[in-house]
Amino acid sequence: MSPKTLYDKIWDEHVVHEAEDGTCLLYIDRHLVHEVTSPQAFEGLRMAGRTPRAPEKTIAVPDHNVPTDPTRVDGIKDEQSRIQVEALRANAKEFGIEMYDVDDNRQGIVHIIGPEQGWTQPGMTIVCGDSHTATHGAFGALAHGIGTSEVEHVLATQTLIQQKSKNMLVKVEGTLPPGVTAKDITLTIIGRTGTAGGTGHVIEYAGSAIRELSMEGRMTVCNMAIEGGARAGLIAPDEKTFEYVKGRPHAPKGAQWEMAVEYWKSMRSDEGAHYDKVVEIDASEITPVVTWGTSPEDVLPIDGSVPSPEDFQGGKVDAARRALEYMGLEPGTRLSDIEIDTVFIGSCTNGRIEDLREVARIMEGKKVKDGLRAMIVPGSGMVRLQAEEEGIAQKLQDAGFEWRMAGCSMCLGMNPDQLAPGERCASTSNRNFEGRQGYKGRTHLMSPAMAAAAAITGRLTDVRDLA
Ligand SMILES: CC(C)[C@H](C(=O)O)[C@@H](O)C(=O)O
Ligand code: SF4
Repeated sequence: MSPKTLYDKIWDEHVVHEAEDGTCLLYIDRHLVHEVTSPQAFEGLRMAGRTPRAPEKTIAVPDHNVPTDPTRVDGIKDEQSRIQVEALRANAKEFGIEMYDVDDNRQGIVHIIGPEQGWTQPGMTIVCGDSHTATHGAFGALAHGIGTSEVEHVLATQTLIQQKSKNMLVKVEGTLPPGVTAKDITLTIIGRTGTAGGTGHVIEYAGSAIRELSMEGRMTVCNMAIEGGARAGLIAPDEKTFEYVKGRPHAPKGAQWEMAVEYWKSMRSDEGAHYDKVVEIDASEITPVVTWGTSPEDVLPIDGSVPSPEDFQGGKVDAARRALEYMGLEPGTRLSDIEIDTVFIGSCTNGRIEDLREVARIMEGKKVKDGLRAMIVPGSGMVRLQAEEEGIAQKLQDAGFEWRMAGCSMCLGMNPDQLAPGERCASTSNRNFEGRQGYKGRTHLMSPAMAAAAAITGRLTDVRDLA
């Protein structure tokens, strides 16, 4: 038998039927639904007189539109949000799907709650009507976003019609320098490969720097596989993965646990497996980075300067010109001289407990600069609780941060947390598109440590320069 990649193995384990042209019907182990991409899917199901094939394999959670204002538990005041959350609630009830509602501590960003509840496990196929489903790939699962009609298909049949992608390997070997985090790895990869570098591929992240990352760091890396153009990103499971899953509410128990771990151990690429594309990165050369433009590939080390359109070639020249205009930046300006108005710490990229601990560590004995708006939005109610128990929440509030309820929040302008036109934000999220965080808002992507450093100085700042 020829050697297989991890992706090949998960794929082969899930093929229910293969058509002559290679199109496959794939079994889906886990399905997550949120309020934005599920209403039409449920409506389609209803119209067709169908019911979910396996409702126990789906979890529903509102995250995108929910306000993060602590008073929301008394009833959502924002009309639009209320309608969408109520629709999800009604659909979950009608079709027998478990839902983590806004007054439930398990509520949070869909890609944060899956791993947190042990719902996400190695070797599984996991889908959600949301592009950042790739996050779950950190557990060695094949996880990707699907469209609304596919959400309906999965609800009705627990399968998905799929064409297989190609295999891509991104290998990050070596030791990360101090102050460099998982976010810097993933942004650096996209800076190198571009937003189309992974098109048509599933990326497997490997190498000693990836293995060294915590599970949360691995989730940050896989989360942005999608910004690198890939269908999904994944990392082979190891002891760290098993340890993370163990004991969580949906994790296998007793004898089932032993059997599961045995199986999970086989979920790794074979020696000599073929990759259609290979990218190698030396971890020791990665530095803290920020984005300067309106595409996640517009990445530069923080000690650099705003580029000039002439530094680029082809279509990117005009794109860069437009990005600089939108971002209100002059070529040659030092990145560390760029002043910001807002700091957003949260999202499915960096809204987990380790991210908050890191921010708290950097803020030790420091304050958010006067006049800045700085908010921390835990990725889930569980993260929020944990941070409160550890005393981090209080410390962060004392340092000047707003402490919010869980949700997507300012990662995208679909809820009341938005930038005002022209405002500039140091953000730990994953997309810096025009208007992403609010109409005419300007986004600089970076790690939680770098966002904390920016909160202290009021400008983009190299976290390594802080005393
Ligand atoms: C709203 C949703 C469909 C969207 C996605 O698929 O990614 C959102 O989560 C995002 O991050 O832009
Ligand atoms: S936190 Fe942002 S990227 Fe993640 S699912 Fe929500 S909107 Fe999408």
